[in-house]
Amino acid sequence: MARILDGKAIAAAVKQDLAMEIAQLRECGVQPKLVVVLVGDDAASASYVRSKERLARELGMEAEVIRLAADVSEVELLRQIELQNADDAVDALLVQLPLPDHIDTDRVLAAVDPNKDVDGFHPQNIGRYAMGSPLVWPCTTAGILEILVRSSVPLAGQTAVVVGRSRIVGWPTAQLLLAHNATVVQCHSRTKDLTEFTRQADILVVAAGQAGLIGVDDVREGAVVIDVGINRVDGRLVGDVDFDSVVAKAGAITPVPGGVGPLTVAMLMKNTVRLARLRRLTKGDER
Ligand SMILES: Nc1nc2c(c(=O)[nH]1)N[C@@H](CN(C=O)c1ccc(C(=O)N[C@@H](CCC(=O)O)C(=O)O)cc1)CN2
Repeated sequence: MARILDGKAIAAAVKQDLAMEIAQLRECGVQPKLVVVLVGDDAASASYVRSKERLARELGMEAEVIRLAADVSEVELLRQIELQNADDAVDALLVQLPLPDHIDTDRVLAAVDPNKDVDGFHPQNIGRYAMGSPLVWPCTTAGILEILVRSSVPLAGQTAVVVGRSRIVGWPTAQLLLAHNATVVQCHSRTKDLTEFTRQADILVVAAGQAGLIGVDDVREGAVVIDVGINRVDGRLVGDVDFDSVVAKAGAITPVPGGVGPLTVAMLMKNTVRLARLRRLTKGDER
């Protein structure tokens, strides 16, 4: 039976460390500030943004949410981003995804000041993944690393298979695992015979957005399985991995809910603190 990697407990430990770090920063006169831009009224996005605002405040940071109507023009959205870029009090800025179809997501993400890009989605940051040293790794990717490291899962020399190549999770996670010396295979919706690859994985990260994509026959005995999927099936939240069967064969597995998800918000706070430190204390010397 697999060890259950408890994301809630790991996120709680991250938050505890951060609360101390933020208290120390405040003693030096630095109170990190996070700004989140939310466009439209998607219920899930609104709920994630509320968690971000609540946790930032709980940890002693400043947080502001800019709420824009679903039909806001791209020009107005870009103007709002420019205002935050220019505001010296703002350390960290993100635009909640997905955006409505009439807005060019790439243009919007490229408009965020790369030094305030707390999601790590700006092209300049993405370019830095290739060197293994972005200012910050995207929050979910950083959360996956936190789970692996805090659970003492070795990475160097391990075969890691990532299913999915999204900007938010799949692609940066493959880059991060490579930067930690894993042997990385990236699979996606056009991969032929997915099982042939997933069965080789010592570490299997699944971020495809397809409930039940990975079953017991797709997993090697003893593998570490990280399920990033969040799918609603018959009113229930499930991942991309068939947890009930895979738990009996894997060595370790993250549940959904309660696995990677809670780390996404915790790591956003960690990224915010890092950007605040870089901007205010090192004057960017570390960049
Ligand atoms: N700008 C961004 N947009 C989006 C990101 C992101 O990192 N930056 N990630 C996701 C949404 N997301 C945070 O924004 C997020 C997703 C899931 C969770 C989470 O805690 N999930 C829980 C279940 C919660 C539920 O009941 O729905 C879990 O898995 O246990 C937090 C944040 C897309 N957009």
